[in-house]
Amino acid sequence: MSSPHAPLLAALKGDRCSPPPLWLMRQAGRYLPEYRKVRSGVASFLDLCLTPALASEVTLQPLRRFPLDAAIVFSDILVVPYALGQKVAFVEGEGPKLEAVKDGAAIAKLTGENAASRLAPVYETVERVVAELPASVPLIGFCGAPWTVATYMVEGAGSKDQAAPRGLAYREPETFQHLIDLLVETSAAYLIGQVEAGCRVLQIFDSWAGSLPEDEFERWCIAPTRAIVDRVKAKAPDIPIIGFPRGSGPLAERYASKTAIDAIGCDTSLPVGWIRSALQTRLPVQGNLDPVLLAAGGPRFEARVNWILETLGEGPFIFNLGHGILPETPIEHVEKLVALVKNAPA
Ligand SMILES: Cc1c2[nH]c(c1CCC(=O)O)Cc1[nH]c(c(CCC(=O)O)c1C)Cc1[nH]c(c(CCC(=O)O)c1C)Cc1[nH]c(c(C)c1CCC(=O)O)C2
Repeated sequence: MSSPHAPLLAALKGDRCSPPPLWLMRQAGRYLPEYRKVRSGVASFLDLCLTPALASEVTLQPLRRFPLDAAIVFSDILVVPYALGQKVAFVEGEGPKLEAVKDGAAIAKLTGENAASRLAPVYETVERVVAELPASVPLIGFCGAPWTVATYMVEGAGSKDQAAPRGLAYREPETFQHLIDLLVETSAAYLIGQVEAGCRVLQIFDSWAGSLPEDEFERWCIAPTRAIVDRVKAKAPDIPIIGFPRGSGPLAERYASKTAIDAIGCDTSLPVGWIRSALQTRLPVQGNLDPVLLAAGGPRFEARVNWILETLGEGPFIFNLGHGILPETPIEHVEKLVALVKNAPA
């Protein structure tokens, strides 16, 4: 169902678009006063994700302010552990807290049998959003990559170095494999569900891909991502999938060639010249403005936006941040970014 008038879909097919399509990771959220208003009316962040009337409203909020080229479903990567029966809570000022699964016994208690019904509200959100969006603005569905989701499940929270999941993977690879396999199956079904509800693009967030050495990266990032891509492509061959292996450095090249993703999200640490020569020559690229620089604004911000546009604008390119937008980002800086990208010289 691709529309020739949707710049994001054109770029994902490999077209050079001038100006390039633009959307922002975490574009719905706390930097918007209208988001904070909706958020203050619900008891928990998970309730917000699982209440379609509210989740669809906050998905659309950034689109009402800025002429972005995509919407992204308002949800979280941790709805999947919730769907598997793990206790998940978001504590104000502290981030996610989960009842950690530290061993094989705890992992064996997880089950996908209620996943479809627990995730059904997200599909309803998708239906509601798609009904409101013009054909030029595709809705992006997403999930966390198994490795990244497993880090939160095993650690029970966010962590600096992912030591608990890495340790479990080294000591008990078969136990850890069991968790990853469950996440592959559930996440693939979840992505397919989002496509069936109306999403036209998918993104797989592997936020902690950078904490693994190369052999572990092959096993816990590349292989499970490839397994998800294969499952989704078997059902929805025309839906482009963006992979985002944050922090993977030069391993991003191997990720791009082995996972069968259609486009790669590039984090802030990747040099733009390298993105162009090593990645953009083989697939469309997305990124990679530093979200801290967007929050800071000023001449260095503008110079960097232009540098990215000049370096990557010649090939298939989607302008985005290198990681999620920060809550302290002034709205005027986002407006400035939109103006710079939309008025980029052809
Ligand atoms: C690792 C990860 C998570 N969630 C996500 C990732 C991968 C991308 C990344 O690395 O940032 C992805 C995510 N989380 C959220 C979205 C919504 C769609 C969007 O606008 O991009 C998406 C795509 C909403 C959210 N997810 C969360 C919020 C803030 C909660 C609130 O409003 O109280 C939002 C808007 C909470 C969350 N959720 C997560 C953490 C670590 C936190 C706490 C930190 C924080 O507060 O920013 C897990």
